[in-house]
Amino acid sequence: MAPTLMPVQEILQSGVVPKGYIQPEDDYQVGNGSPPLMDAPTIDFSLLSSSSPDELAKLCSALSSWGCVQLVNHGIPLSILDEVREMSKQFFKLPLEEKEKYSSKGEDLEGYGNTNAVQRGSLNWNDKLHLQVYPEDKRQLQFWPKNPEKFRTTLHDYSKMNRMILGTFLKAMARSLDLEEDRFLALWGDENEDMTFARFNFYPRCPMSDQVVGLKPHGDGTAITMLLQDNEVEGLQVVKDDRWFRVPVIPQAITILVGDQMEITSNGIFKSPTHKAVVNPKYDRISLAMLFIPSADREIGPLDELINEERPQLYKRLKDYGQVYTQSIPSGERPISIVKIIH
Ligand SMILES: O=C(O)CCC(=O)C(=O)O
Ligand SMILES: [Fe+2]
Repeated sequence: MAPTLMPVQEILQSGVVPKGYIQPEDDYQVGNGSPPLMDAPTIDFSLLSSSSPDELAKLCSALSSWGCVQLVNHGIPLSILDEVREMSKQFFKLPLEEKEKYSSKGEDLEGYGNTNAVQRGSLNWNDKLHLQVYPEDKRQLQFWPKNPEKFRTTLHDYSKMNRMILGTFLKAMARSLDLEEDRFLALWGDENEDMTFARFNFYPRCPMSDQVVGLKPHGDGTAITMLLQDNEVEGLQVVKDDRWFRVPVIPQAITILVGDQMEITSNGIFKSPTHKAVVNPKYDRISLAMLFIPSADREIGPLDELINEERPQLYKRLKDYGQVYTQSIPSGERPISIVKIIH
C-alpha cells in the first residue's frame, strides 16, 4: 500500500482509522496484556561525573542488559524539560497550514510530517518534526518553527545541554569498561563533525489504540539516543530477553537508549534494545529524541581493547552505518544483524 502522507493528526479528525495503520496481530499489544514495568535502575548523573565506582558498575550492568537507563540529576532543571515538552505540544497544536510551512520535501528526512513518508511497511501512528542541530552549519533553518516564538532558542539551548551531558556520559561508559575515558568521546563527541538530530514525535490519541502502533519495533541507528518522554503519558516499551517491558514516566529523567553504533563499537557488550512506542486511547503523547550519530566519514567498529579470545570481533568495521540502516528498512530485519560476523 502507498504510504499515507496526511498527518496522522488530520486522519484522526475523520474518526476512521485507515486499514494500513492496523498492525499484524503479533506486533500490537492486544493479547499480550500490559507488559510489566522495566526495573532497570535509575542512574545518578552527578555520581557518574564524580566517578563513583558503584554507579559505574550499575551503569555497565544496566547498559549491557537493558541498553536503556533513566538518567536523573543530570543538571537540566525540570522547568527547562517542561518548557521543551510544552513548546513541542504547542507546535503540534498549531493549525495544519502553519505546520505545513515546515513540511519535509520528498524523501528528505528533515521537516514536519507523517513518518510514513520515509518509512515503508505497515504504518506508524506518528507525526514528526525532524531537525538537524549539529554540526551547527548544517542546520536547515527553513524547517525550524518560528512559532512558538521561543522554539528555536529553546531547541538550541537544550541541544547544547544534551551535548554536555553526552560528553560526561560517554566518558562514564568508557570508564565502566576500564577503557581510557576519551575512547568513545573521541569517536563521536565532536559537535563540528558528528551529527545530532532532534526528532519531535507526536502520537495522537487513537480510539483503536490497541491495534495501531506509534512507532514499530526498531533499534536506533545512533551511537546514543537521549529521549525526553512525555511527563504524563507512558508509551515507550523495550525488549529484554525476548519480553516487552514498559518504560516508566519519570518527569525529571532523560531516558538513554544505546544505539546500534554503540553496540558495534563496544563489540556487543552494550545492547541496542529493540523498542517501540504504543498509543494511548485518551491522550496525545509527545517525545523528543536527541539522536547522536557519528559522522558518515568516520569508520566505526569494535574497539581493539574489547576483542579477545573469549569475545571475538562480533561486528564488521564500516563507514556510514546510516546507509546500511536505511537500506535494510524494507527487509524488516534489524539493520545491525547485517554487520554481524557469524563465528
Ligand atoms: O516516543 C518514544 O518514546 C520513542 C521514540 C523513538 O523510539 C525514536 O524516536 O526513535
Ligand atoms: Fe527509537
